[in-house]
Amino acid sequence: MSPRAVLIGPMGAGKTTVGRLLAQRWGVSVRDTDADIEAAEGRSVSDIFVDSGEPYFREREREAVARALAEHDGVLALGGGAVLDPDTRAALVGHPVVFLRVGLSDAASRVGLGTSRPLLLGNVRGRMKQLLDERTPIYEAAATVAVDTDGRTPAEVADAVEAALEEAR
Ligand SMILES: Nc1ncnc2c1ncn2[C@@H]1O[C@H](COP(=O)(O)OP(=O)(O)OP(=O)(O)O)[C@@H](O)[C@H]1O
Ligand SMILES: O=C(O)C1=C[C@@H](O)[C@@H](O)[C@H](O)C1
Ligand SMILES: [Mg+2]
Repeated sequence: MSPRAVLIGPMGAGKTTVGRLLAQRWGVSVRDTDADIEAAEGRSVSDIFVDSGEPYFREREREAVARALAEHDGVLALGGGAVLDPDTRAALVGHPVVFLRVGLSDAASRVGLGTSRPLLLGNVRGRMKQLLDERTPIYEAAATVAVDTDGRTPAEVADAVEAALEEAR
């Protein structure tokens, strides 16, 4: 069993939003590893980071991704940092992995100033820029196809994902 598409990319790329849209179009279900971890732990990602630390979250995330890849045949949205884990990157090989690209300006305005993203606390633009610089090469390397999202609506991004996957087949 393999997901129809695995969405990766930074916070604010639209993985959850575009994942829902694609799943609707394809008549499949969507699964989100952040939501899986929150359900299993009975607390928010933010609370897990604060109370148990990021390394604990990353371990739960590695397990959640492995389980979802094995069990889910719909659309799978990963947490923004999931591909930092080498085991996760190895597990993604052979799956249709879509990198949703986003620039600093659109990413920062999409995530806003909310406190639900622990890695951005205190300085959204500064932290986001650092994460984009560090992680963009990792997303590119892990992806089968990459789709630009800047200035596009979620529906336009979903169109572009469908076209890119079709072309890669
Ligand atoms: N293409 C887009 N254009 C404008 N707004 C968007 C777009 N995609 C997503 N958004 C909005 O940006 C916010 C973040 O989107 P979303 O939660 O889907 O991102 P994500 O990639 O899942 O982030 P995270 O890694 O934090 O879970 C949401 O409010 C969503 O409505
Ligand atoms: O980019 C990241 O490292 C994260 C993204 C979110 O999806 C959550 O998984 C968490 O806030 C960490
Ligand atoms: Mg999300």
